[in-house]
Amino acid sequence: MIELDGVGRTFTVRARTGRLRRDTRVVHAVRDLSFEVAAGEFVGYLGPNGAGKSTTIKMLTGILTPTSGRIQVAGLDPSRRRTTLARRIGVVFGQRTTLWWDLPLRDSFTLIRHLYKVDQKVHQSRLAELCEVLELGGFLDKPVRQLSLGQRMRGDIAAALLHDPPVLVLDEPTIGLDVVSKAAVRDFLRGLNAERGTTVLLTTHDLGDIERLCRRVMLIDHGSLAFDGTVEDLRATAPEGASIEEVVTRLYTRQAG
Ligand SMILES: Nc1ncnc2c1ncn2[C@@H]1O[C@H](COP(=O)(O)OP(=O)(O)OP(=O)(O)O)[C@@H](O)[C@H]1O
Repeated sequence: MIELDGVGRTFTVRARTGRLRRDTRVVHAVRDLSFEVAAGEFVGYLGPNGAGKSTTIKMLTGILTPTSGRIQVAGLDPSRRRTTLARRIGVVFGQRTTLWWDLPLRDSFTLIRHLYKVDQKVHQSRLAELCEVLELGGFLDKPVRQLSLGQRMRGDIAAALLHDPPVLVLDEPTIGLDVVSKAAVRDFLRGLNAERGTTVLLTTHDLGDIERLCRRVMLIDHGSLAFDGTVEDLRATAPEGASIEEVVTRLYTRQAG
C-alpha cells in the first residue's frame, strides 16, 4: 500500500554568514529511505525531533517531491498524481487543522463532500457513522474556532475519513490531548484498522500511542531508517522490564552517539 525505494530529500538553506556574505548549505532531511507498508497494517513512525518524519509524510501525500528514489502510495506516485491520490488517502496533521475555522463543523464536512465529489447519500451515511463513533453530535453546529482541542481533533479525523480512504496517515494526532480524549482517538483508530482494514501510518512522540496501537514500529534518525520491527522486537533491544520510554530513549541516544 505504501512503498519507498531509496528515497532522499534535500533542502538547500542559505544562511547569512557576514554583512554581505551568504553561504549555501544542503540539509539531508531524508536519505536513502526504503520501506513497505502492506494493506491493513498499523505502523508507528518514530524518531527524535528533526529526524525526517514530517518530510516523509509530506512526500507520501505529494506535498513535497523527493529529490531521489521512488514512492508509491495506493498504486500512485504522490507528487505526480496528487489529486487522484487525495481520493485514496486521508491525512491528519495534529498541529494544524484542515477544517474551516469560522464555519460550523457540519459545513466543513459539506465542503469536503463537494471537494471529493462524494454522492449525497453515501456522504450522509458515512457522516452519521463517523458522528456516532467519534461522538461529534454535540458540537456539529459550532464554529470550529469554538471547539476544544479534543473536539477539533475528532472533527479533523472525521474530515480525513469522509471519503473512506484505504490509507490514513497521521502526524501527531494525540498532541496536546487530555487522557480521555487520547483514549477516544486511540479507540477509534484501533477500530478503524481492525474493522475496516484501513492501513494506518502514525507519527507520534507519545509512546502510549505506540504501545496501545501499533504492531510494527519504524524508527527514523538523521533521515535514515534505524529500526523496523514489531513492538516486541523493539522491547528486546533493552533489558527486560524496561519501560517503552526507556527503550526508545536508548535507541535515540544510541543513534545520536
Ligand atoms: N523546508 C525546509 N527547509 C529547510 N530545512 C528543512 C525544511 N523542512 C525540514 N527541514 C530540515 O529537515 C530535517 C528533518 O525535518 P522534519 O521536519 O522532517 O523532522 P521531524 O522528524 O518531523 O521533526 P519533529 O519531530 O521535530 O517534527 C530537519 O533538519 C529540518 O530542519
